[in-house]
Amino acid sequence: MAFDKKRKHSGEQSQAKRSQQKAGSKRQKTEKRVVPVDELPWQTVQVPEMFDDAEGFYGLEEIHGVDVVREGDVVKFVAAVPKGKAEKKDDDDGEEFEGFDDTPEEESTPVETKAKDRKKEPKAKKKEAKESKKEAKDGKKDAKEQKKPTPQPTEDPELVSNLFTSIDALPDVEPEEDVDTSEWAPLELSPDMMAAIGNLRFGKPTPIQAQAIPEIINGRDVIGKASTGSGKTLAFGIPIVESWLAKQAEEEKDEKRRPVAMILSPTRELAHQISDHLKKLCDGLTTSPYICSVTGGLAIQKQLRQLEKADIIIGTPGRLWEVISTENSIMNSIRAIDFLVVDEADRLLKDGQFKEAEDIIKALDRTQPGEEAEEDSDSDEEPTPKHNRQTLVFSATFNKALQQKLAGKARYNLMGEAESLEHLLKKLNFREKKPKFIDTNPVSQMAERLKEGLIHCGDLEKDLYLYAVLLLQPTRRALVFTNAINTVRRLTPFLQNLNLPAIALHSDMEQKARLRSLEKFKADPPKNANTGSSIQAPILVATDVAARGLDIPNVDLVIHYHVPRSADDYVHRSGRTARATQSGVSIMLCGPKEDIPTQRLIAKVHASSAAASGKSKKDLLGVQTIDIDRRLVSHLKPRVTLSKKITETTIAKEKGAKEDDWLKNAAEELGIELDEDEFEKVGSWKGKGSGKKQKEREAREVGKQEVQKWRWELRELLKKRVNTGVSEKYLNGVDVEGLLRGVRSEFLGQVEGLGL
Ligand SMILES: Nc1ncnc2c1ncn2[C@@H]1O[C@H](COP(=O)(O)OP(=O)(O)OP(=O)(O)O)[C@@H](O)[C@H]1O
Repeated sequence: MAFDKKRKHSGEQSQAKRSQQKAGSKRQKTEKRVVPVDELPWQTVQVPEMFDDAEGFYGLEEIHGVDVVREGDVVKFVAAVPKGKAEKKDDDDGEEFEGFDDTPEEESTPVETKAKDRKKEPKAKKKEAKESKKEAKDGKKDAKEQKKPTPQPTEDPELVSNLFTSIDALPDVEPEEDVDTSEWAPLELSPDMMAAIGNLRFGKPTPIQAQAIPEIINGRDVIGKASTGSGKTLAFGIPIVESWLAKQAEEEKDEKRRPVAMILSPTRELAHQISDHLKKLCDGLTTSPYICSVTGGLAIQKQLRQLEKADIIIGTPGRLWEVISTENSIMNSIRAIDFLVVDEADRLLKDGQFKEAEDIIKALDRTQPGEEAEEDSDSDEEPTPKHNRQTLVFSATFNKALQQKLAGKARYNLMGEAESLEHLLKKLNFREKKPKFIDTNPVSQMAERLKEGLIHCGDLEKDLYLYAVLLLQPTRRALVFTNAINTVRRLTPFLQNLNLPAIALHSDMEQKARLRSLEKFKADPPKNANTGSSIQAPILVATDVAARGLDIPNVDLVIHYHVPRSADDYVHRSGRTARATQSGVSIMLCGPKEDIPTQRLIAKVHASSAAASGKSKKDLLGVQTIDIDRRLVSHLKPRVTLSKKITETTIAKEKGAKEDDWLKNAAEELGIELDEDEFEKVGSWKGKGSGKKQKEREAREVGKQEVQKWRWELRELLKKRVNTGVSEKYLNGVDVEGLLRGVRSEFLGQVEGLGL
């Protein structure tokens, strides 16, 4: 049996993996031997920063090419080791294991072996890295030690080759050519920053970066609007890190450490992502700031310790307020920040979260004993902000009236409106009376390489059309948005029953489960062993908790199962695809009742592009109606009907079991004994009323055997290929772009129901 597993560990990026890449193509004769488990060269799997804190989950290591041999109750690991080395015995005779290889022996060529003490070196380094990480985790290490470690001397390639001969399994890694960053030159960034940007391989700044970075470096308060996926994070991230670098150069060595920036994010996932993004940028610096994220769902004590040494703080307002308001010393050091960033500001300003954001800002600006208040008590005017920080506000969407006002085109007074400029300036306490407004997409809010489509279907046909679109696009990583948590709970097993790898994400899930879902969705899909192509890309079924800011690589398709509640939600949801230089497709499933809100929504999103091109709003540029052949869709109906029945029955049974438990517990607490008949009566009383309740009750009464029969029938159906009928093509061969090319140009075509 081949052994290919992952285990927990607490180490840094594996020395082993890097060593493997450096070892080139040197090969060695090997033989298979039993190897103690701790001496196998485990390789660290890089997990994102967001897992750092997850209760005892420190990381993963993996190993390949090891056989597991079971002898009675004893399990042994057999790996290929260099020939001629004595086998390490169970009682440890002192002989060191020197490596393993999964390359066929006949391909191996001899290589010189090196002295034993040198062979131990990588292991020692790995241990050192683990210890250092652990200390950092405990918060015991001085923050300065969090900076980049001094580069270690490079490993002896021959030694590495001995230890990790499995390099033969890897393709030779060509050193990447340096990327030309000359287009960044006008921004006049420091050489260190230019190196970091080169390390990210970003050849040129995006428009929002090109415009916002110089303004921020020049000390301006900035309100930045740019389409989704256009690099807004680095538009504020680069100047912040630049400012930290400049401070490092000036600061006295023993000066007390204090944070330079605080970044507020509306969701936990986005906060972790911003933190990861900035850390990646700082990977290319010779010395890095300590970046810490403070979000709910993770231990407060630990976050307090991290805050003490933080240079850049990123957090959700609720948790940030909870943590900083309890600790005076932290609050005092945060008061001196140079930058306050509000990411996805329109959402933060609208949501209930603004209460905490406001508390934070008020606390930042509170006059300290000994400080003089600057305002003139006789004056009716707003007090001049006392602070010296810059305020940076970014989003892809801002209230239309606010945009007009910011652009100096407002035709009416906005005073009093919640989204007005006055309101924004007041709440965020900008330093400047008129912050610099940068709008890189005044015409279209949508990403440049995004194609938008619309599928009309009956209200009860959405599951069928969703399945059809996903089947037509097996290799596209898809994100399905719904307006309700219950729909996520239903659609996920519905798709899984149809053999599609659906993953759920909603705000009612525990934080750890939310992070796990995102990681699963980001993972590479399995490949077909024969063709090497991906079998079926993962599908994330989510509420709007995933709509803002998330930068998940290679999302090709966004499906709006429910029409979004607002035009802004549509923009942000659709913006999870076609990010940076990539292209993507966004498709809305629209039932008859949603026709009017959909028309309004599209008119709102595309009004400015229609106006700019001289066409009427009715032309609704950009969104095309997709006609999926109804005969094709009807071939899928039996599968969908079965999967729906299975899913709904299972959910109803689970729900029923919970309600029964609740009823029994309530009766027990009241001291009432319910016999089976009474219990049934109460149970059936619960079921009366709405048609939905009645259906649920019927579903609960379906026998286990019946459900098993449906499952069997569905399995049989899924084994068969589905013929598209008209074109005689099989489903796998069709793509949405093709569908979009062949669509009718008019908006909102009529489609008759299939009677599902
Ligand atoms: N100059 C650049 N060149 C190429 N890619 C870039 C550049 N700057 C950023 N990116 C990449 O673009 C992607 C989107 O960036 P980011 O998440 O900052 O977008 P955003 O504008 O904040 O999007 P949203 O509005 O959805 O939050 C990221 O993967 C990022 O690494």
